[in-house]
Amino acid sequence: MEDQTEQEQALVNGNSVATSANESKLPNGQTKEGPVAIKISNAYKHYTSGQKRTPVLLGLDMEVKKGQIYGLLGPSGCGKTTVLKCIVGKLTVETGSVRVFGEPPGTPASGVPGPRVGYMPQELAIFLEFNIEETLTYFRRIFGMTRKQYEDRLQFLMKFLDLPSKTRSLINMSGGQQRRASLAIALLHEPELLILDEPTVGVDPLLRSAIWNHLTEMTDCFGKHCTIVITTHYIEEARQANRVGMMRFGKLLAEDSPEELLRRFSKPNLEDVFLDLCLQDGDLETAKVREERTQRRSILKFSKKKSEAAKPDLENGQGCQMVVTNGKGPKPKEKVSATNSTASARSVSSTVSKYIDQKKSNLTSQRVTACMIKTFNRMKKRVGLLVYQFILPALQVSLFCLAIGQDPKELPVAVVNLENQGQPCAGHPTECPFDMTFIGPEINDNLQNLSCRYLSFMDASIARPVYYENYEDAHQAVKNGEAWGVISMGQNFSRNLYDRIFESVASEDLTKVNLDKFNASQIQVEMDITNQHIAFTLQLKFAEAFQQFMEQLVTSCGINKAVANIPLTFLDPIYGTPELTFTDFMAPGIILTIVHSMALGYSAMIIILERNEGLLDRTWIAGVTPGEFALAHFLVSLVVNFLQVVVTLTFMILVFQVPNEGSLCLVFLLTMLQGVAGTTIGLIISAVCKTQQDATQIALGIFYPNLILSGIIWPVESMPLALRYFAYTLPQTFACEAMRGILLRGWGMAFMPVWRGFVVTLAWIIGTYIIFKRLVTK
Ligand SMILES: Nc1ncnc2c1ncn2[C@@H]1O[C@H](COP(=O)(O)OP(=O)(O)OP(=O)(O)O)[C@@H](O)[C@H]1O
Repeated sequence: MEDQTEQEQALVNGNSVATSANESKLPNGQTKEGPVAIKISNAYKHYTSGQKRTPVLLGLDMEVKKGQIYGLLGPSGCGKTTVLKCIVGKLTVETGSVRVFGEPPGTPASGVPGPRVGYMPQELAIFLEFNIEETLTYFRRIFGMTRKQYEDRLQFLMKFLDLPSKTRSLINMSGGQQRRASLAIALLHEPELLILDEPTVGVDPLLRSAIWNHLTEMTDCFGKHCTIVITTHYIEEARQANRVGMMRFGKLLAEDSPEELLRRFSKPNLEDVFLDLCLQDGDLETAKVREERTQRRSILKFSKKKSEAAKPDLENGQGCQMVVTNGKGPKPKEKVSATNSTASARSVSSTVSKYIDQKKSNLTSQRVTACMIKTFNRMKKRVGLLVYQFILPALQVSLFCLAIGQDPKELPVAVVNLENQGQPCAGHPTECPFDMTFIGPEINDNLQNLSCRYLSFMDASIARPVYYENYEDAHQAVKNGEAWGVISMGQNFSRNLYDRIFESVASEDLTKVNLDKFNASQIQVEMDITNQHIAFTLQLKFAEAFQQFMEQLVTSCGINKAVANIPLTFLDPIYGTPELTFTDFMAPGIILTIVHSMALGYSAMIIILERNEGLLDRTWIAGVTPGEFALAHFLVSLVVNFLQVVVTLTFMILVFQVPNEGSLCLVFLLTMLQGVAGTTIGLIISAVCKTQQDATQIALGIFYPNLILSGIIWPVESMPLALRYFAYTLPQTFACEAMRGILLRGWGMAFMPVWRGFVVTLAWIIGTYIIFKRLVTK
C-alpha cells in the first residue's frame, strides 16, 4: 500500500520523460507484474572530498519489480555504481528514500546486506592468491551452504562460466577468467536479489550471451523471487532486460521496458533512444554525446559480429557452456517457449530455495569462522608474511641478546709507564715491599714496579694496553681515535706511592704534605668520553684494578685486606644479583615491545588490504557484520599473538637465559595482553588509513616514541616531569615496570606495580577495541 502511494507520488513528481509504466515484459513476451523489490524515491547524494562536493544523485526515482532484470544504463560517472551501493546498503542517500523488499537496506528486516543479495562490484574483488575453490568456499561458509549444495553449485558454475581448474590460483588467470570468477561469487547461492556492476566487461560475446540467458532463466517465472539489477556499458545488451533505466547526471531520464522505449521514441535501438533523451534533457553537449554513441556503437558492432559468428552454435545448443554441459540451460531468449521457460524456472526455483538455510546463514559463529579460516588461508599463501610473523620475533630476541648489554671488549688504552721506561712489564715482585718488623715500615727490594703490579690487575680482554714511551705520543693516539684513553704513571711511582701512604701518615704536621710527591703517586687517566658506555666501563675497570692491587699489596704484608677498602660497604643486593647486565634491565621491556609492535604491524594492514582489493565491501554485503569482521580478525590476531609470545619467551628465557624470578604464567599473560593491545591499536590504524603506506608510517610513528618513552631503554624517572606523566599514559610504561617486577624481583599480583601493569594494559585493550568497532561500524 505504502509502495503504491510512493509510486503514485513518484509519477506525479517524476522525471520529465520517465514513463508511468509499472509493468514489464518477460523476454518471451509475457507480461510480468509483481510486488516491488527495490524502490528509490527522490534520492539525493553527493561525495565530499576535502572542500569539494560532487553531487551524484539528483532526485533519482527508480523502481524494480520482483523477478525482473533491470538494466541501469548511463555514461561513465553518471552515478550507476553509487545507486547500486545504496541498494546494497553500502552507502546511504542524504534525502529521499531507498527501500529493498520494503525496508531500508542495512536493516535486519530488509535482509540486505546478507544472503538475500549477491553482489558483484565493478572491481574484481577476489582473493588473487586463492584458487576458485578456496574463494567460493569462503562465501559458502558465510552463506551457510552445505558441502553437497556447494559441490553441485561449484560444478555448475565452473562449467557455466567456463572457468579453468578450480585449483588454479586466480592470479594466474586471464582478466576475463578473473571477472568470471568474481561473477561466480555473486551467483554462488542464487540469491533473491542480484546486483551486478558491469559483469560483462571483458567477457567475450559468446559468454556474455550465455550469462544473459542464465540471468533470464533466474528471473524467468511467475512467483519466482530472483530480481536482478545490472549495469552495463553495452547498451544494446540491455534489450534483454525486462526494464531499463536510462540515467544521466544523477537522475533517470526514462524507465520502461526496452520494447516500450523503442516504440515510444520510434528508434531502432536503445542507443538512439538514449541520445534523444539526452537532447530532451537540455544537454547541449551533443557533440560529446555523439562521440560517446559512436564509440559504443563500434563496440557493439564488434560484439554483434562475434555473436553472429557464434549464432549457429547457440541455436544448436552448443557453444554456450550452460547449454552444452547440463542440457537444461536456457536457449537464446527468442527460442524459449513459455512451457520450457516455466519448467526450467521451476527447477531454478527449487534450487534457489535449497541453497540458503536461513537459520544457518544467520549464525554469527559461522561467519566469524568463515572470516577466520579465510585469513589463515591467506596467511598460508603468503610465506613471507609467515616468516615475518614467527621468525622475526625470534630473530629480534636473538639480536637483542647478542648485541645489547654486554661489556665492550678489547678497548685499546694507551699506557705510559715511565717507571718501566714506557715498556710492557716483563715481571714484578709480588711480595710485601715493606719490612714490617721494626717500629715503622722500612723499604725493601720489593718496592719496585708497583706500577707493573697495578697494571697486572687490568682486565686485558676489556682494556687492551698499548704501550707508549712518552705521554705526548699516547695523547696523540687518543686524539687520532686509536685509543679510548691514556693511563700514565711517573718515573718514581712506587717510591712516591710509599711516601704518600707512610710519610703523610707519619708526618707530624699534615698541613705540610709534599704535594709534588703526592701528585707523582697518582695514576693519571685522561679519556675520550664521547662514548659514555665505553668510558664508564673503562673507568670502572681502572678503579676495580686499583682496588684489587691494593688488596693484594696489603695482604702480601700480612695485613687484612679490609684495610684497603673505603669505609662504604655494599652488602648483597635485596633484589637482583651483581651479575645482572644491561641486557637484563632491558629484556622485560624488549619482550613486550617485540610482541606489541609485531601485533600492531600485522593488524594495521588487515583491513587496508581487504578494502583496497574491494573484498571488504563484498564480505560485508554477503552479510558479515563489521562487528563479526572485527571479532574474526581479533581472534586470528590472538592466535598469531600466542605463537609470537611462545617464540619470544622461549628464546628470551630458555635460549638466552634472561633471569626469571617470578611466575612464568604471569609473564606469559602480560606479554599476551600486550600483544592484544598492539592488535587493537593496529586495527584502529587499519580502519582509519586508506593506504598501506599511511598505515606503515603511523605504525612507525608510534613505535619509536613508545620505545623511547616507556622506560624500556632508560628509566622513566630521568625524564622531565611533564614528559614522565605523559609516558605513564602509554600502553607499555606500567606494563614494562610490571614485567621487570615479575622477572627480576619475582613479584606476583599482590604487588601494586604488577597489577597496575595488567590493569592499564586491559584498559588499553578495551578502549581501543571499542574505538575500532565504532570506526568499522560507521
Ligand atoms: N568516494 C568518492 N569520492 C568522491 N567522488 C566519488 C567517489 N566515488 C565516486 N565518485 C564520483 O561520483 C561520480 C559517480 O560515480 P559512480 O562510480 O557512481 O559512476 P558510474 O556511473 O558507476 O561510473 P562508471 O560507469 O564509470 O563506473 C563520479 O564522478 C565519480 O568520480
